[in-house]
Amino acid sequence: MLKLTNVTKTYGRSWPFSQKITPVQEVSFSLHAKKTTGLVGKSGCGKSTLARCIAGLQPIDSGHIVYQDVSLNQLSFREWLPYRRKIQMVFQHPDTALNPKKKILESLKEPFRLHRILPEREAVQKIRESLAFFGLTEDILSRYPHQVSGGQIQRVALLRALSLQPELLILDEPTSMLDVSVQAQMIQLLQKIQREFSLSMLFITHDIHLINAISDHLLIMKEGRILEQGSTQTIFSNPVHSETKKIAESLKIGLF
Ligand SMILES: Nc1ncnc2c1ncn2[C@@H]1O[C@H](COP(=O)(O)OP(=O)(O)OP(=O)(O)O)[C@@H](O)[C@H]1O
Repeated sequence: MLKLTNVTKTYGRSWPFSQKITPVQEVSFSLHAKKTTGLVGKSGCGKSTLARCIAGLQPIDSGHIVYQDVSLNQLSFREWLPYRRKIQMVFQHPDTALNPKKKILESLKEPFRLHRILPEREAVQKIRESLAFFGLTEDILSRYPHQVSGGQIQRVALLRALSLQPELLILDEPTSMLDVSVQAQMIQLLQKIQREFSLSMLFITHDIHLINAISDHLLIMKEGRILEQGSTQTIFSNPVHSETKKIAESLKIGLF
């Protein structure tokens, strides 16, 4: 469904810090339709940059990102719009997920308006009907983001992303800023989403136990490159690279 070929992304630093860094280097992989793929690697190895490039939030320097036979990186902003609906991303920081100046209902209505999915009254009805699935209640709709918890904001962010009925959901460490007890509830919600929504997920996390629990496939990233890829079971039972061996070992002894 999504195929990356030799994707490279460089950040240029302006004078006097003129060195460039290339957090994504010639990355190639395919995502499997309706499966969850975990993207694992040390902090700073380029996972979020890669995710933002796939979601169209950052341009790439070279290579191809092909989604359903369309080369996304060659599209204009306007041509990209339908793909923004199909490829949704939920970010790590709950405090940047929603506009702090808008009540939560307004933020939830926005995608319906932007993508002209439903008239306002029907959109609100749909939002109300969806709340329970995401473990939310009506009273949250009239609050501002600073009046609710980080866990609730991530639930709202998931509701908003899924209200667009995306085909690919990219989750960039959606649980890492949450308390451990809240993380467990979020994981249950993510597993429920896996069961109920027929979508593909690209899941970025440092939590190797979570990756093991919810990913069908794995991409192991190091210093901007994909070191190893394959089914989660194969990679953890037969790791090839030393980096992957360390991760597989930490899973056995409960570290990472
Ligand atoms: N907008 C930017 N401009 C310049 N450099 C950036 C930018 N965003 C990220 N970087 C750098 O690119 C490298 C990769 O960052 P990235 O956030 O993609 O890594 P990551 O694997 O997601 O890390 P983490 O797990 O800590 O979130 C880092 O060295 C980072 O400092």
